[in-house]
Formats: sequence, C-alpha cells, structure tokens
Amino acid sequence: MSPVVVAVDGPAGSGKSSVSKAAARELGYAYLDTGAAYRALTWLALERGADTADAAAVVALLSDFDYCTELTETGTAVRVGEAVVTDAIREPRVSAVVSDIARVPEVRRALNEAFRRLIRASDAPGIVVEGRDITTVVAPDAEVRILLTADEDVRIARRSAELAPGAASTAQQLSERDRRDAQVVDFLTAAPGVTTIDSTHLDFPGTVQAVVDLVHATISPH
Ligand SMILES: Nc1ncnc2c1ncn2[C@@H]1O[C@H](COP(=O)(O)OP(=O)(O)OP(=O)(O)O)[C@@H](O)[C@H]1O
Ligand SMILES: Nc1ccn([C@@H]2O[C@H](COP(=O)(O)O)[C@@H](O)[C@H]2O)c(=O)n1
Repeated sequence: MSPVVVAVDGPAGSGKSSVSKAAARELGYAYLDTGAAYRALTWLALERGADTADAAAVVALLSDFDYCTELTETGTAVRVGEAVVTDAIREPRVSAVVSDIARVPEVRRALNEAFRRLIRASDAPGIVVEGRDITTVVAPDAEVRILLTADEDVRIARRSAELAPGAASTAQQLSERDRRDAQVVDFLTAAPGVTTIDSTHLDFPGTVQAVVDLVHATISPH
C-alpha cells in the first residue's frame, strides 16, 4: 500500500528539515529531505571542478550521480558513490551555489522522478517529504500539504544561533538563496489546499505539534 504522504515546503531556515524529521519520528513515518539530493549533486559538481553555472556541464553529471540516502539514529546519511558526504553537503561552499544546480530543468525532472520512486518504495505507513516544490510538483496529491514559514528575521536568528559566532554573512546568504530559489519555484505562498504553519511565534516543540496535529486531523479526523 502507498504510504500517507505529508508534503512540507518553505523558505530557507523555516525549520523544514528539523521539524519534519521530529514530526516523522513522532508519527512513526519515514522522512525524505529532498534538498540533500540537490546538495549532493552540487558537491559532485564541485568535486569534478564543473562550472555550476553551466547547465550542460551540470546535466552531464546526472548519468554519473550515484546518490544514496538513509535515515540513521543521528539524521540523514548521504553518499555519492563510495563517498560519505553527509557533512560536506552542508558546507557554505555548497550552499553558495546549490541554486545554480536547482535551476536546471533536466536536474529537477531527474531528481523529482527519483523522489517519487523513493516515496513509492517506502514501507513505512507514511512519509514526510520536505523541500521547495513538494506540495506543488513532486507530490501535489499528498494527503497533507504544508507551507512551513517564519518571518525572515526570525529564520536568520535561528540559523545564526546554529553557527559559530562571526558567521555574519548568514543573513545575506539565506536571503540570497531564497531570492534565487524563488525564481524557479514558488515556496513563499501557499498553493490552493496547502495549510500554512507560521512558526514565528511558536517554539520548536509547538511547531512539531502543529504538524502532527494537522496530520492526525486530516488522516483520522474522528
Ligand atoms: N519553531 C522553532 N522555534 C525555534 N527554533 C526552530 C523552530 N523551527 C526550527 N528551528 C530551528 O531553526 C533552525 C533552522 O531549521 P532547519 O535547518 O530545520 O530549517 P530548513 O528549513 O530545513 O533550512 P534549509 O532550507 O536552509 O535547509 C534549526 O536550528 C532549528 O532547530
Ligand atoms: N524540493 C527542493 C529542495 C531543494 N531545492 C534546492 O536545494 C537547495 C538546498 O535545499 P535545503 O532544503 O537543504 O536548504 C535549495 O536552496 C534549493 O536550491 C530545490 O530546488 N527543491
């Protein structure tokens, strides 16, 4: 049987990965971080010395993109071929150019197909899938569709708190990535049927609870 799909979109730093992962754990569902795949392909491009702004060079990498992801006790482990890239894909050098990769239509088509295969292959009762175009493109028929958002200054403050003091460019990087990503997919406004959860004034457990409550209310409303 196909798993219940909970689709979560939102801007950078809105809590998509941390909140989705915690909600999935509480619901007993699987979790799929689609941004990790875009980041892993970006890592491969940098590793090969490819020009990330050259769409043809990026598309040429797809045939050699041996991507593997699995959920572990500590989070999502990511491999490209034999290389474990779980931490490397979070490095600023990857974040700085991942939007180049994500704007190539052939890349989006190939990764979206891979995401749909992973969703279908899940043997969990449900799966929380998060990214930028899950509610609209990857799984528009998902049983639960959420736009997770928070005011930009709050998102920047939360992201800054994760990083070493002096990471002064956090604000600029986050805003610039959103600006570039928003040229490709709309993750700032909720599509029809999508529920907005605004965590600006919610703490982390409260935000997770809001997602879990929405799933329960939608899947088993009585
Ligand atoms: N409601 C909340 N209250 C407080 N902190 C939160 C809340 N939601 C998320 N956070 C924190 O905000 C930070 C950013 O969250 P996270 O990395 O999950 O965002 P994201 O949307 O996946 O970002 P990106 O798209 O850049 O990967 C994390 O430190 C997370 O713990
Ligand atoms: N569905 C998605 C998911 C991600 N992207 C691109 O990947 C980048 C990294 O995503 P994170 O969630 O890890 O921040 C993101 O900035 C987008 O460029 C995407 O296009 N579609």
